[in-house]
Amino acid sequence: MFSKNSGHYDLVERSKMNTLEEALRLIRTSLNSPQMDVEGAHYDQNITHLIVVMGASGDLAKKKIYPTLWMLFRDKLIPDKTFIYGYSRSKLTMEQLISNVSPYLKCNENEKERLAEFWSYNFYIAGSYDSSADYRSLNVKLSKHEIAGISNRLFYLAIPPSLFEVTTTHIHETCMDHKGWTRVIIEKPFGRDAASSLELSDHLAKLFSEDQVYRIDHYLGKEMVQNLMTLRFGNRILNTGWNRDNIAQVQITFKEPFGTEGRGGYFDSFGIIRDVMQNHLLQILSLVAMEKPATIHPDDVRNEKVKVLKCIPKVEMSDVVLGQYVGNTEATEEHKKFGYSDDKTVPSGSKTATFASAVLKINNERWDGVPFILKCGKGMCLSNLFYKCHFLFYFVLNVS
Ligand SMILES: NC(=O)C1=CN([C@@H]2O[C@H](COP(=O)(O)OP(=O)(O)OC[C@H]3O[C@@H](n4cnc5c(N)ncnc54)[C@H](OP(=O)(O)O)[C@@H]3O)[C@@H](O)[C@H]2O)C=CC1
Ligand SMILES: O=C1O[C@H](COP(=O)(O)O)[C@@H](O)[C@H](O)[C@H]1O
Repeated sequence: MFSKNSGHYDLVERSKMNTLEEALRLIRTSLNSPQMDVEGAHYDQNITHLIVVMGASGDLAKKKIYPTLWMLFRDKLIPDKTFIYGYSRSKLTMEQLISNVSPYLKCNENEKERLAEFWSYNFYIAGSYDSSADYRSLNVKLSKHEIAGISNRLFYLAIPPSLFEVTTTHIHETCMDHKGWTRVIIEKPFGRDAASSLELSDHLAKLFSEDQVYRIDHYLGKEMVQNLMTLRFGNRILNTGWNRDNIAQVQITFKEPFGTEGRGGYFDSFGIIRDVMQNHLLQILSLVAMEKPATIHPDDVRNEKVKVLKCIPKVEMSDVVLGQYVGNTEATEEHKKFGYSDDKTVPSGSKTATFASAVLKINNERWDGVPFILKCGKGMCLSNLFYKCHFLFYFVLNVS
């Protein structure tokens, strides 16, 4: 998650992280540092913190959010009095939620007790995204954890983007009468196109201040992506040759060996370009191609990314290949036998692309004439995200 205040430990500090313990120590210190001492960023042990996972029955919740919350809890990186509420329409019991999430939780034998403790801070409520009454019930439950009506509340929108507006409207109307801060985490894609993205931003701006809204791209949290700036700007050999004179082409590739697996409700109306290429792959492209930012403050990094993105001309259809995965009847693994259209959550006859490849150009002095080839696909044979530069020598960095 990136806010204005998150550039607090610099590249030198990060390079000292030899052990996990050392890394955790630095994170704990930074959470209590004076730079974090602004509303909402401070790690306050005395206040009740309430995290609401909207879309708790879904793929993102089970694969990423609950496993991350567990690790934060395990490593004591969230305040002690933090309660987590899952919210979605499915009528799940806590046992069912735990069983959905468990395959994705990493837990050693000696952490079992701590895991049971983690679950004791978790609750689940079934409710609609558009029912005031359901949000009122949620608010009543949340309020019960507060002392003197004080809590900090974080709403994580792990739901299809088509529900962002209705959900935030209800959160704003019903769940913000407490004392303490409220934050909303919004997942990509932020709209379907420039117009709907602007509409969403305008909608959010009417309900929340910019400091309350966190737009997330989880690829920015991947270690190899985080290390890209150090790799480029801290390495004189790479840094001096990182340009059109030495690099023939750049490939950024995302391949997933599995398909949508019940996520058609979200995926089918967005497709692979909006799901992965427009956000994750473009973020990587910007980090690979941007000029060195003045500092590592998020605003400076963002400004450099924007500059490079502005140099990319409109992509022509003749530079794009689209496809949809089909089942392999001869596959030995059961899930590989099914194509995209066999997923019951996918509308029949769907033409949504699950594979896309596009060639982008960057019209600036550094990259003029170097093709940036972005490829992404679900239901592919290999699982990997990597970027390759055809350099003086050939090199591939694996991001996943
Ligand atoms: N899956 C992932 O790995 C990642 C996903 N994301 C983002 O997270 C968001 C959610 O993705 P993901 O969890 O994969 O999606 P899912 O398809 O799993 O949807 C999440 C939940 O939303 C509800 N839902 C789904 N479709 C509809 C619908 N048409 N109308 C109303 N409710 C619906 C369902 O819950 P219920 O029916 O119980 O209410 C579902 O469990 C997206 O914006 C995606 O871009 C971001 C990074 C990674
Ligand atoms: O944002 C998304 O990312 C996941 C892949 O994430 P990873 O960290 O497991 O590589 C992808 O499956 C999903 O479709 C997309 O919404």
